[in-house]
Amino acid sequence: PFLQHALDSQLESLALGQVVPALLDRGFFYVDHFLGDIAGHMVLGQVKRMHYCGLLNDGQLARRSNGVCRSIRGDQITWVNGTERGSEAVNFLLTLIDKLISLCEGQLGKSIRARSKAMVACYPGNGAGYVKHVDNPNADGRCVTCIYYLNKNWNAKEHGGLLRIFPEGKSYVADIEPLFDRLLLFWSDRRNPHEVQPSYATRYAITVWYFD
Ligand SMILES: O=C(O)CNC(=O)c1n[nH]c2ccccc2c1=O
Ligand SMILES: [Fe+2]
Repeated sequence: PFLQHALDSQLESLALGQVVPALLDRGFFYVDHFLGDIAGHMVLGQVKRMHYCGLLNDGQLARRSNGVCRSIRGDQITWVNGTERGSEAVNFLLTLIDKLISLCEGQLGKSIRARSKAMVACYPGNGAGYVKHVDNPNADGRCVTCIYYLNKNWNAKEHGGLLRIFPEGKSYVADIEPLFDRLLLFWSDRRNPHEVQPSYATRYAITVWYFD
């Protein structure tokens, strides 16, 4: 109970002290060392096993940016709810993110009542990325996107794969490296168009969407 209490109060100060102010002011927020090394590596191990077992089905067809229509496979994804065997660490991650969001909820000026399953995504490192888009352009109910990154020793100069957010109405863009044990949250609607730049190393992420 003591540890649980300490963990809860740490999450609470993260939620109220950092997540809420950033979401209300800039519309996005990220924190490093969210789970810590041990739990983070357990999640990475389970995601790698899903990949090696062929669970990440072939991603969408993407065209090269130079317009040549030689199609390359983009992100490879699978959906987990965390109760599957071999996704216990993913489930632990999801329970922490759920707690973090529920601690923010009252201050975000909206009720958050549900969450999607977790989308485990892998960009295979063949130069594929994800074109600029809005996750929820047409009010499908998704209000917050949460992405947990799993990439050790990621170096954007060499591996690309930056997440670039173009916050609506702002004069700057936000380049976010998909670093191991980094948790990113942002409003899913038109306030945050974003893209995944071409990735030249295997790039893992777990995404959940919260519904209002
Ligand atoms: O990985 C990132 O940093 C950002 N990733 C995205 O924005 C993103 N957004 N929407 C998707 C829908 C289906 C499959 C993959 C995706 C996807 O990676
Ligand atoms: Fe997206």
